[in-house]
Amino acid sequence: MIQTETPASLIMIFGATGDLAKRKLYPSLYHLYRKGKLADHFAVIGVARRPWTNDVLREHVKDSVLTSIKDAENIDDFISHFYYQPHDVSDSNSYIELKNLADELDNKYTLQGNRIFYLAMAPEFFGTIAEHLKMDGLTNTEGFNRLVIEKPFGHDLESAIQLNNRIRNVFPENEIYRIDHYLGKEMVQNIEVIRFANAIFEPLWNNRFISNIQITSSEVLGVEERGGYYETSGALRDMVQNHMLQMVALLAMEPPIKLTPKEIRSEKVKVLGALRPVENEEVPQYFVRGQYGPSNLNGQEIPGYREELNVNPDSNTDTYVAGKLMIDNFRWAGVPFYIRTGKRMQTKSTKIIIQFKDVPMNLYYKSDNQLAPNLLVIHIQPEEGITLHLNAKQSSGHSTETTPVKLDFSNNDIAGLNTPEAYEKLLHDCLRGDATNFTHWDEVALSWSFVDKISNFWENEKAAFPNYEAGSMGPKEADQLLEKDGFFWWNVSNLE
Ligand SMILES: NC(=O)C1=CN([C@@H]2O[C@H](COP(=O)(O)OP(=O)(O)OC[C@H]3O[C@@H](n4cnc5c(N)ncnc54)[C@H](OP(=O)(O)O)[C@@H]3O)[C@@H](O)[C@H]2O)C=CC1
Ligand SMILES: O=C1O[C@H](COP(=O)(O)O)[C@@H](O)[C@H](O)[C@H]1O
Repeated sequence: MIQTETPASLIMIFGATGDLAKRKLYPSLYHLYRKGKLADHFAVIGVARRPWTNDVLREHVKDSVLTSIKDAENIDDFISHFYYQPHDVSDSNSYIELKNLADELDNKYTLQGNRIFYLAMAPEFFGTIAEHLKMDGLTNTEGFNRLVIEKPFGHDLESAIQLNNRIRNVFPENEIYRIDHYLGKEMVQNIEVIRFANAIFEPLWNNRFISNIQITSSEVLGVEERGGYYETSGALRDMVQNHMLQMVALLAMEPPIKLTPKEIRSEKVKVLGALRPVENEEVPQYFVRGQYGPSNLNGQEIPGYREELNVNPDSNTDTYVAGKLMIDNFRWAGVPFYIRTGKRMQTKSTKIIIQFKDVPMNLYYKSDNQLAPNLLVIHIQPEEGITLHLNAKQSSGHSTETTPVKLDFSNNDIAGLNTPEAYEKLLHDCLRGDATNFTHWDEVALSWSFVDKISNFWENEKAAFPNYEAGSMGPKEADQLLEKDGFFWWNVSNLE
């Protein structure tokens, strides 16, 4: 049952000394604490190998919070709820010590046996930890036991099934919270509201009125210190299998009969099941991959992907993917969904552009006055908002002269780079037992089976990498993907 008030709980973070915990989880927990959204009764146990003490963890948490929030009120009270337990994930004794500490904190803070196990560690440990939690009695409490799992959830469908089977032996599906932090972003959550709470959009939201949909998620940063992980992943597994397909599902799904996790997920699953599979030699018609090469940007030398730390100098890994997705159902037949994502691109931007079909007959057309298509732009990040591009009469011109105009809504008070807030929302949802914005196993499985066909084809072909310069918008083949359908990528840098 979804609770409106946050219940008392013990949160165990496996990987408490790691990057994700420091950059995202601690600031998010602090935000919840400051907004009064963490119950008075809460405790956090940080778990990792290094021999830290409670005090070392508390200072680490304080630093992490103060990095992003300068006026962190009551920070000392907040960190006093944190405890540290050195741990070896494959050793039962470690779990017994952890259980003793958990039971002690349960009594001290009256936590009613409610436990959240957040696995912020390398995915090869997920199965082992879940099994030990059960075997060594940590889940044996009166309250709820929820498992939060970070990405990647498997490397392909087969490994995802194996991982899922191991986890499902211990936790029922409704207690598994698979994180996709894009689902915690304000404007991603807004997709449903824009669609289903506005009478003007839903009647047009189909293949009769929409010509194509474009989703761009571009990053300026390269792989930084994550070369080791990224070499096994690439952009297709890192971004497309999860975040990009989740946005496609939200844009394309039918209205759910109720706004419950079950009904929403069931509609998303139908979209993922209707994605036209891209088989072997069809892959180049539908997908383009890229890898950034070095460049000189404003006098600064930017290394190519193959020069990054822990990257094979002959790497075949994609740092960019563009694709054309077709959804074979009544609503979307014939409407391409174009997606693109990449590292070391020109701009950090996630935008969704819904391009409407032209009016049936253009009364206002003149050779020097071409009508612009109507666009609905959903700005996910860094700006947050919606813009509707229309045509209006040019002021002081003739009644046949048109000019593009924009209706804007900007949500900019809700933070700039919004990943901490995304984690904040998702942690809060998990505490309240609301799994709507987490991915169900059926979605994960369908996404992998779509993506596996593409990655299998690519793995057997040596790519002509590098094929785009750091700081550009990707390889030229990605432009051709749209040009052959008579479209072009809208420029996300100057599209307001
Ligand atoms: N960082 C990010 O921005 C993102 C990360 N993720 C995912 O989050 C997870 C964690 O990533 P990240 O924080 O970057 O990784 P890090 O490498 O920074 O941290 C890994 C953590 O695991 C601990 N650890 C490693 N081996 C063991 C072990 N045998 N027993 C106990 N603890 C161990 C490490 O602690 P110690 O060394 O002290 O043992 C450390 O706390 C991964 O699944 C990643 O894919 C997902 C999205 C974004
Ligand atoms: O999951 C991931 O997402 C980030 C991009 O997230 P954003 O919120 O900044 O858009 C990406 O950099 C990372 O490689 C990937 O693992």
